[in-house]
Amino acid sequence: MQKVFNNCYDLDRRCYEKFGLTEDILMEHAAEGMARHIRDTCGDKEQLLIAAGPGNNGADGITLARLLHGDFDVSLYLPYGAKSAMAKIQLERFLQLGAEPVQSPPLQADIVVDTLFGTGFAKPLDTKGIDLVDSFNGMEAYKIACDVPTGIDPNGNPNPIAFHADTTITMGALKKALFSDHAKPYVGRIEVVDLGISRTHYEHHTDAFLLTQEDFTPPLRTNAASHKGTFGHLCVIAGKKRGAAVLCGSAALRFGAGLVTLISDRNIDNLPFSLMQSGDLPDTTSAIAMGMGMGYDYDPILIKTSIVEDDIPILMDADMCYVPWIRTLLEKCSKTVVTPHPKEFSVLLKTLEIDNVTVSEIQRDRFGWAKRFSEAYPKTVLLLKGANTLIAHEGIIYINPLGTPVLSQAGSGDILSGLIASLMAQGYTPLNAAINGSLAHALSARRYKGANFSATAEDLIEEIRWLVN
Ligand SMILES: NC(=O)C1=CN([C@@H]2O[C@H](COP(=O)(O)OP(=O)(O)OC[C@H]3O[C@@H](n4cnc5c(N)ncnc54)[C@H](OP(=O)(O)O)[C@@H]3O)[C@@H](O)[C@H]2O)[C@@H](O)CC1
Ligand SMILES: Nc1ncnc2c1ncn2[C@@H]1O[C@H](COP(=O)(O)OP(=O)(O)O)[C@@H](O)[C@H]1O
Repeated sequence: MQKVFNNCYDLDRRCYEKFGLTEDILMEHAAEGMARHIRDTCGDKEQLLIAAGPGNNGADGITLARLLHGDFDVSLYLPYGAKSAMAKIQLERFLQLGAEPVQSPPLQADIVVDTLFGTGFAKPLDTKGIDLVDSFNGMEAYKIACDVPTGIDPNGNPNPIAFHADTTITMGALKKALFSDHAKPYVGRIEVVDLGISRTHYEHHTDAFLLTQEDFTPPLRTNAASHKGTFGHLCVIAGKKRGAAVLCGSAALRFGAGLVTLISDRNIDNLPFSLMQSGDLPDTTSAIAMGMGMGYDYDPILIKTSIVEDDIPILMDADMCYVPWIRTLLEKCSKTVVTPHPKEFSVLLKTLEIDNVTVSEIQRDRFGWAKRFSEAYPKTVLLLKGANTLIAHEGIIYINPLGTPVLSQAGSGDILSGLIASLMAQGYTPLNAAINGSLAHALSARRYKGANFSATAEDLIEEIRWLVN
């Protein structure tokens, strides 16, 4: 898990005050980090275009130009001049090499480094900025963004145009803006550069964490004297669209639940042999999944009562966001996970009378809305689906950036529900179940070997069998 921050201004200030470092030292390390990356990944003497803005993001770029001048064919372009104090100092140093910024950017380069605007990007790009970013995006070059790609605002929302980086080298620590859904197509690979002290010292407390593959702890069986009951009994409520419950149950079995039963008031034909069915909740139920394909008018009154009385761990997805009685379950049960996609989340916020917001308002501030929900319902774990999935609990947000477009197909959400509910049935805490279920979901998509448009829900369930860490 890595820490993620709104921005690094406070952390920089702490460096000056607590560790006696200067802005100059931090900037030298920022540029040295980019130079190291370029020396390690690109050949000598390649044509390097550095577009530097007027502030300290631009100052990083001017510093980089000084570091690489002589080893690379460097064109430093300053479309807005150098305005911040550090940008002026760095430009003076660059000029001392006998070098000059170029008056216009070359039409082609091997490497383009975007140091136009970083965390200080505060107003819409002007025509000059739009044309420049557009021309950089059109170049066949290796593209590096310094700190944050130009055009991505502090909430991670792109201007009508933003720099498309292959790699974003970000300074000091990770920023939330890099992990919005809207920013995902622009940031490319993300690397963090230390600024004169290790991240352990640079980083302070935060409310957001990035999940990595190393955080994955699958339910490996270590008890040789186990039996099926050792690994829990998941019940999936099957409503109108029974296929959704079948996918959920199949994924849950594949991820280690000892028993999985579909609960339905009617007989379900052609169930896979490994899934059981029942009209009532068995006494051995250790977790429940409901909402996927359920329908909005389903009211399992008896089941609801048992869930509340026995405080059974429960995962709620999809149609559960539309039913008013979700509120009772969220308020009365102590182990709940809710897994909406943005449209369902907008409905859920309304159903729970938290707020009335559109999907696009949610997508523009996913961190803010996830945090608001988790503060209103501190017992519940929220998993907000998306290109970068957010998991929120007690105001802390965990980001899973590992999902891919392989997952963009019907049934993928049902599988996610099955994975999380399976772990809840096996005794994981709701938070650990959400984190590990979400990682398993993304990792199975990454393992899939076919073309990225071709995976079916069944293919993804097959991949789960290989998920050992
Ligand atoms: N502090 C340190 O020690 C370290 C700092 N570091 C680096 O500093 C970066 C932050 O620097 P920063 O705060 O100067 O902000 P930055 O991103 O350069 O933008 C501000 C400038 O852009 C301008 N401007 C903004 N939007 C605009 C637009 N649309 N169109 C036109 N102009 C626009 C704005 O103009 P103004 O609004 O003032 O008129 C101002 O001139 C950070 O991302 C990292 O790279 C690292 O080296 C680590 C150490
Ligand atoms: N481009 C993508 N990148 C990462 N994850 C994705 C992408 N597209 C879809 N997903 C994931 O796939 C799942 C889709 O869930 P959902 O929309 O509920 O599907 P369904 O209801 O059809 O099963 C979510 O977990 C979402 O995060």
